[in-house]
Amino acid sequence: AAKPKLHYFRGRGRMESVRWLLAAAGVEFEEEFLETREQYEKLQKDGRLLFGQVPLVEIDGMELTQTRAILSYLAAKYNLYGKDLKERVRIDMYTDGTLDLMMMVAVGAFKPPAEKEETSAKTRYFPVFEKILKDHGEDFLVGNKFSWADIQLLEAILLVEELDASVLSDFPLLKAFKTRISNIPTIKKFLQPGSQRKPPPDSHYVAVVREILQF
Ligand SMILES: CCCCC[C@H]1O[C@@H](O)C[C@@H]1SC[C@H](NC(=O)CC[C@H](N)C(=O)O)C(=O)NCC(=O)O
Repeated sequence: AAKPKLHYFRGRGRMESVRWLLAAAGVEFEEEFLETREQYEKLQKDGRLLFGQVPLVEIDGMELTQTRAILSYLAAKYNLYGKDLKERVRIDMYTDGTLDLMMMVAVGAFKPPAEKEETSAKTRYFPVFEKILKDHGEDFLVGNKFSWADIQLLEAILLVEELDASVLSDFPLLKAFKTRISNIPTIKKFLQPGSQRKPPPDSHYVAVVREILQF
């Protein structure tokens, strides 16, 4: 079968969680990088962007947009979505939380340095996941099986640590979780240099996105 094809800027943004999920599932994927306004306008003109927006993922003969819809489809497809409805809704709750946190941090690259985004990680999000790990008492967040929720929490931890390396100092269970999940072979490989993981946003990335989206 054809490899999934991801259409987005050459950066993290909203597509990075899709790259993480595919990599963790051991699925190879191709990328088409939007570098110019013309490329973006062509996707729009060709009617490939439902709401005129990227991320766009070509998979299984479909053209998917809307990040959460894409992630949800991939989690179900690669059996990373729990064993039943009750586990799936917990995974949805947890991943909505980590996605909110990551979007806050990511948009920070496009705003003047105002309130420290990592504060909400320390005060709102990470205490919740520390408690989940404590109460659940398993290696993984949901059931006792690796899921989309684990992948995305690790992505969020590493993202916030780029802003504040000591952010886990008050969260021993999250520290152990980070080590455990980082050592899963497919994730370990994705964390090595040369993988399709994208670097933190820099001024060039911000300038290209602004140029393409004209904002
Ligand atoms: C997360 C921040 C990283 C970089 C900036 C991105 O965040 C957004 O502010 C812009 C980009 S992402 C690009 C942006 N895409 C979205 O906002 C998608 C939102 C959608 N709900 C999703 O989840 O996929 C875009 O195509 N905009 C064109 C325009 O709406 O006409």
